[in-house]
Amino acid sequence: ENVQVTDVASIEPNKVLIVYLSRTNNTRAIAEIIHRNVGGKLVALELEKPYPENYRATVEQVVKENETGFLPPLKTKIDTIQQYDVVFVGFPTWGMQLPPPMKSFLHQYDLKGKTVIPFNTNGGYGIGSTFQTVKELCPNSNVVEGFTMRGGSERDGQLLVIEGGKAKEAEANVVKWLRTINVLK
Ligand SMILES: Cc1cc2nc3c(=O)[nH]c(=O)nc-3n(C[C@H](O)[C@H](O)[C@H](O)COP(=O)(O)O)c2cc1C
Repeated sequence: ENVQVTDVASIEPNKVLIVYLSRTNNTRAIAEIIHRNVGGKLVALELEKPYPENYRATVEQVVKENETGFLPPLKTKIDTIQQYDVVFVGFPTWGMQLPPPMKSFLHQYDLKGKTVIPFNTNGGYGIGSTFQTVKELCPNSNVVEGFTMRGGSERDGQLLVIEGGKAKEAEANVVKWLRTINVLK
């Protein structure tokens, strides 16, 4: 199984898209590190109808959406997905699954023939089924080995934690990973 980008020399920044979902900015911090090191277009996924501010209410809504397979409509539009060869997709773990908005994105856009590179932050319980679901929703893409690290834990009042020294440490780990998967030399 191919878990690398095929040809590091062929990655042009204008062919790279970095799409991420982030509620408390941890996944955004990783997206920005990737963007600084690789370039490309950085896009935050936004919903037509944002989730509640309340954490508990959001958890409950997500449980229901996962049960029914509801795909929340996206406000974010990517007008020319065809121009990208490499698509980074970033998301937190929600209910040990891929968050519904990222399911919406992967259903809505055909990433056939592209390299898809997942990255994740979580509250300490890991990636759950998120990376597997990315693979399932991108059956005709080269889905590369993803990056994950612990982010915040909104449940426990920990919002953005990937800042300061922790952001420096994260950057070192992200760069190491980007070399492993052949995105950086
Ligand atoms: C609705 C919801 C569900 C969550 N479910 C999980 C979970 O199942 N496992 C886990 O480790 N963290 C869970 N978390 C914590 C987030 O994954 C973690 O805080 C992450 O770093 C948030 O990323 P963000 O700052 O980019 O939003 C959940 C957070 C929210 C808001």
